[in-house]
Amino acid sequence: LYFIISICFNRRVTNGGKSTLSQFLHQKIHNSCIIAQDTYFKDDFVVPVDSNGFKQYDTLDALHMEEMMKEVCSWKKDPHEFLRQRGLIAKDSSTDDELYVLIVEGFLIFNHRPLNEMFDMRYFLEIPYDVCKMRRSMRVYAPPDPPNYFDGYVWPMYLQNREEMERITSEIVFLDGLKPKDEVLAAVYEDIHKEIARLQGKAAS
Ligand SMILES: Nc1ncnc2c1ncn2[C@@H]1O[C@H](COP(=O)(O)OP(=O)(O)OP(=O)(O)O)[C@@H](O)[C@H]1O
Ligand SMILES: NC(=O)c1ccc[n+]([C@@H]2O[C@H](CO)[C@@H](O)[C@H]2O)c1
Repeated sequence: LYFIISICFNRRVTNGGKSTLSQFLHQKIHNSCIIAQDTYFKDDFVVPVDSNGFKQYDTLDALHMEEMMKEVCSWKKDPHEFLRQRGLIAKDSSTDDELYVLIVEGFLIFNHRPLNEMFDMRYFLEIPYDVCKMRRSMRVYAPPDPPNYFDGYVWPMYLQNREEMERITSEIVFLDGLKPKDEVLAAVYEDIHKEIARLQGKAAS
């Protein structure tokens, strides 16, 4: 018998701590794996430029969402096989009464309806404008952000995408990305651990 919970982390703007949190949970949770939205960006030459000359990277159109959906569906269909193919599970491990956890992380995962509908728990890491701008300025993307990209494109898109997300999604737990890392990680882990125990209790009865 399999019980499946998908957990996703979304922080619209970069550097809120999604990857940090996802890696931590993956290490702590048995039979878990991560699917990260950032690995589905389209090639730069197909991403269009807007009227201000900015590459439109912060929209679902810049991502291969069908491929990402395929991966999530393939995990859902047979999580044991999914983990086995990626070398994340011992060959002879039992498949009975196992609980598999998929961690989906990304900056636009709640805006894609079919994906959003698959999630059992939703977390959204928030950081304010100035902290986000500062953390983003220390990162180098491929291609790197051109001058004024954050104020002229990334932040306005964040506000727009966030508004859309709140229109289509409820049951999101908002997390304060300014809190000390250990505090955020521990709180989310405790929450998920409780849900896992509840599901395993159900399986036993
Ligand atoms: N709670 C926190 N407090 C302070 N710094 C943090 C916190 N969480 C993460 N960081 C730091 O912020 C930076 C970005 O974190 P991380 O890569 O996890 O963000 P992200 O949301 O996955 O960003 P991106 O989507 O751009 O990859 C890292 O240097 C990380 O160590
Ligand atoms: N190909 C990439 O990974 C890429 C290229 C250009 C910009 N980005 C930025 O990544 C963030 C999401 O993590 C978005 O804000 C993109 O602008 C990513």
